[in-house]
Amino acid sequence: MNPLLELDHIHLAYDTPRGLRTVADGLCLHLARGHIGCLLGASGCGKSTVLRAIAGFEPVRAGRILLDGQVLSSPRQQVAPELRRVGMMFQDYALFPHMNVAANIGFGLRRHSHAERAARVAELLEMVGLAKAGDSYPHELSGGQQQRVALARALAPSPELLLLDEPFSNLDTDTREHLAAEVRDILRSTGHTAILVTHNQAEALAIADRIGSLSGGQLQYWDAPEALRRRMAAPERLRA
Ligand SMILES: Nc1ncnc2c1ncn2[C@@H]1O[C@H](COP(=O)(O)OP(=O)(O)OP(=O)(O)O)[C@@H](O)[C@H]1O
Repeated sequence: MNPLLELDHIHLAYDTPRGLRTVADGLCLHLARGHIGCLLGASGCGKSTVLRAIAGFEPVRAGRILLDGQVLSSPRQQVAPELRRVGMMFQDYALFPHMNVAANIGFGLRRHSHAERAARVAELLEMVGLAKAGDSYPHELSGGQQQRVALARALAPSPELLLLDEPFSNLDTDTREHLAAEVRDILRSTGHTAILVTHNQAEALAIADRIGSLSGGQLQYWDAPEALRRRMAAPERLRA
């Protein structure tokens, strides 16, 4: 079966005053529809840059990014971010403070009729367990609740792929674990495909279908959690 997302030998780099800073160097990755992939790696290894390239905010200098077989990025072609059907959710929630929760969630649905938008917003509020919070403003909610609103807003336009960049890192440990499990259950039950960036290996093992570690511009592995657990349990000399 074809993967929903395919990174085919992508090369990503920034022009800096000190020359080209290469972040991805022939990076390959396949993610099946309905799967959750996790990118781990040291700070500065390029995890966010890879997500930004998938979302269309960074060009690829070589290679291709494909979604459902369609080329989104190549050196000759760059589909605009708003046409990619890719949603994003960040660690800082990025909610609009002057809009209530319902308006925040409905923001990406401006082309829908008023009735359609209201129905979709109600469905999403229910899905993230905030059915009564539509009239509240972001500052009236806890961090975990705000992040659930951010999830609902990212899912509102029914993206093919959801990108989550350290979405739980601003939360305390209890909320973080609870919300991570909740987000996993929501994504699984709705059949969404997602890529999550995290520093937290335990979180990756709890959420993901595939886990990879980015280092030196490439993925060091791209394994199912069980395979990664087995490898971690093996003596160091036997680890691939
Ligand atoms: N706009 C930019 N211009 C130049 N260099 C950049 C730019 N954005 C990021 N970088 C550099 O590219 C590298 C990868 O950054 P990126 O933010 O993708 O890493 P990361 O793995 O997501 O880090 P963290 O885990 O700390 O968020 C870093 O060395 C960073 O300094």
